[in-house]
Amino acid sequence: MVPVSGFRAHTTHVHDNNQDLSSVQEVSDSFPWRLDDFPAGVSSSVESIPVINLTDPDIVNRIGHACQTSGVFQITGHGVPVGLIDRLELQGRRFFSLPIEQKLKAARRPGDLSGYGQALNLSHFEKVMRSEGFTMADSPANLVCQVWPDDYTEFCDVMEQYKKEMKALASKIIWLMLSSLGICKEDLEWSGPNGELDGSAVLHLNWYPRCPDPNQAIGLAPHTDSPFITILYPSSTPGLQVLQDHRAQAHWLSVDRVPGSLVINVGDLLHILTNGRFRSPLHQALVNQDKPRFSAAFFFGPPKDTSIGPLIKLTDADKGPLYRAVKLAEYLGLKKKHYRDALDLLKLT
Ligand SMILES: C=C1C[C@]23C[C@@]1(O)CC[C@H]2[C@@]12CCC[C@@](C)(C(=O)O1)[C@H]2[C@@H]3C(=O)O
Ligand SMILES: O=C(O)CCC(=O)C(=O)O
Ligand SMILES: [Fe+2]
Repeated sequence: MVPVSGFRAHTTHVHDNNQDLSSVQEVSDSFPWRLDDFPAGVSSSVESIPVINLTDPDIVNRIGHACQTSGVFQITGHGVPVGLIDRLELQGRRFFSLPIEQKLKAARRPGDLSGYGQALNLSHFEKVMRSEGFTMADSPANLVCQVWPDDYTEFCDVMEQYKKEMKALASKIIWLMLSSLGICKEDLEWSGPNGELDGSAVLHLNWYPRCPDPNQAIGLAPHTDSPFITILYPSSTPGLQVLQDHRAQAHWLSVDRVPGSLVINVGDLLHILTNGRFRSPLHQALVNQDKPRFSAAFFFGPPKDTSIGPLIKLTDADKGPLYRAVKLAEYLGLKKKHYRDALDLLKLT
């Protein structure tokens, strides 16, 4: 794994989980992130994240290649209505633009997955990152009715509809990915008779307040995502970078978004399922000087009681299973505690 200096997985450091980041006018020494660990972000026509149209006749090979090289690609032709994505962004912005006292009415409670606050694992670091998040594992109704007692149904309807679209898209993409490795429905004993993947689905909205000195701050620190795949709506404001290390020199590559596209990321559990064939890429989100940024990440993983280990078909005498099996909740716990070392802890020697 490529070392990222400046990142220390602390045992536990509790900081004010809900400070009002939008009111911070200057970057103080609370934000000493070093952004010089790798050459600065590159964004060129020579090297870019692949853009794959879901109607491409060569879709399986193209997706398979992207998963085995960088672990990230953008999709077009996905069929998610533009109007629904616009409503998602509108409702997200509506929520994050509220005063902090209002947002805290939907605060994540200790031990809960859902609610408003900082990204969960990031409380491991000594320093605060410049982002806020709203996680929804179930219907957000109980949380947002505290925020807008008379006016929360549109928010909930949009989130539920978007999640429904995302679940269908995630199943489709996972099957395209797996079929590139010759995996079929019979190989996944936990899929339904028609290959339905009734997995865990979490919608997580991100908000990156504008930052007077973006070079000294980070929105979301470098991380891999844990579940099978993430479908990210990055919005039209730039910020997402992916670490490219398949060439000799590792560097951050900015994702230049193609209008209408969604970004797909391989997560750690899919890396385990495919016995290391698919890569779960390290990525980060930068902040902007002049405007806040919104993004929405849909995380799709296995059903909560299913243990995920390398598929038998992908192990052989030469390459036995690289990891032990793990359930999503256990893995999220390991990630929370050990952050970037979580995957290594499951390695079989
Ligand atoms: C399903 C999930 C993945 C996630 C933890 C969560 O329960 C909901 C938030 C997700 C997120 C988003 C920001 C980065 C990340 C590492 C974090 O701290 O919270 C991911 C988690 C993950 O993929 O492990
Ligand atoms: O905001 C982004 O572009 C990235 C978000 C992300 O990586 C996440 O939510 O896990
Ligand atoms: Fe992520």
